[in-house]
Amino acid sequence: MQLSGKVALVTGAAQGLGKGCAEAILERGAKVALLDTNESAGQETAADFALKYGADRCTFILCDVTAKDQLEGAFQKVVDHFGGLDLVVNNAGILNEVQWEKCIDVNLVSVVRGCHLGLRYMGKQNGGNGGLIINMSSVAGLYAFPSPVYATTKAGVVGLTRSLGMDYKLGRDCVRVNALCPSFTTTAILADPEVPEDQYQHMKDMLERGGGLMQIPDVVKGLAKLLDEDDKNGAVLEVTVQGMKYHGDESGPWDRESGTHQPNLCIA
Ligand SMILES: NC(=O)c1ccc[n+]([C@@H]2O[C@H](COP(=O)([O-])OP(=O)(O)OC[C@H]3O[C@@H](n4cnc5c(N)ncnc54)[C@H](O)[C@@H]3O)[C@@H](O)[C@H]2O)c1
Ligand SMILES: CCCCC[C@H](O)/C=C/C=C\C=C\C=C\[C@@H](O)[C@@H](O)CCCC(=O)O
Repeated sequence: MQLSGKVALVTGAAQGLGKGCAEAILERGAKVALLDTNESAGQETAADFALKYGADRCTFILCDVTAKDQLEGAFQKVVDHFGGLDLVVNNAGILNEVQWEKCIDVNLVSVVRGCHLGLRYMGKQNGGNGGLIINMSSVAGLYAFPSPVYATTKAGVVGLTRSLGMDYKLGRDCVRVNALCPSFTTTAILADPEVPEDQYQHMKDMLERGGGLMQIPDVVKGLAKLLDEDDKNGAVLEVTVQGMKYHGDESGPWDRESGTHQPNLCIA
């Protein structure tokens, strides 16, 4: 996707992977709205970006993605402020197996809502110009992971992405929907996960066996790949210290015999 002059909305963008993704999008010439509940970090990041990329290209919007009205209001503000919307990165997430309903709300329910809003504002059938949605899942959504509710939310995001990325939907909306699945990356989420001790110990072990931590720029390379590969729709990209690979290209039973898929009818 060519991003010069386009408009992006990134949730959970005050810090961590969301901030890294937002900066990569700015570097490619787009304007970016940063949504987050962390007002001080969000304002600081926006001020930083304004200095580097221009005050007219970045704005912070205080938004709890789990509050339906706030998320809807934030999408409307972005369109009012920048005059359109072309790219949504549904990134905000937490790991909390104690307050597990909250984990589902932030990581899955809000991503469903973010996708619906993205389609509402970018979908051609609604008067939009088409666009791209990138959902932040995790390797925990692809393989067994010691925190089951977190893993469920991330697997849910994979299923959501694949299904919204079906060709017949693209034909109508011209909005591609893809997911990024990183492994352990150095951000604040690792510092203090609200998980029982056995889960924590098991994660430490997995981290060691998996080859260690990635850094934010490693994951941003995955975002860049999804931005560059305009033919990808419903794609799920695993990003680990071992490299990147797409997941789940196998045909379902309905396509297995012919080995064919319906061609995309329209590329945004
Ligand atoms: N760091 C990793 O190892 C890793 C690996 C795979 C996937 N992820 C996913 O990447 C995403 C970003 O996480 P991160 O690692 O950058 O962690 P992080 O804690 O640094 O960043 C998460 C951001 O989301 C914001 N946020 C949390 N709840 C919110 C809400 N209700 N509304 C709006 N904003 C909210 C936080 O304030 C924070 O700025 C998450 O979805 C996470 O699950 C992280
Ligand atoms: C195999 C799947 C990895 C997916 C990562 C997942 O999306 C996010 C996980 C969030 C929190 C995990 C916390 C893990 C903590 C411990 O492993 C701890 O040892 C991390 C240490 C970090 C460090 O700086 O050394």
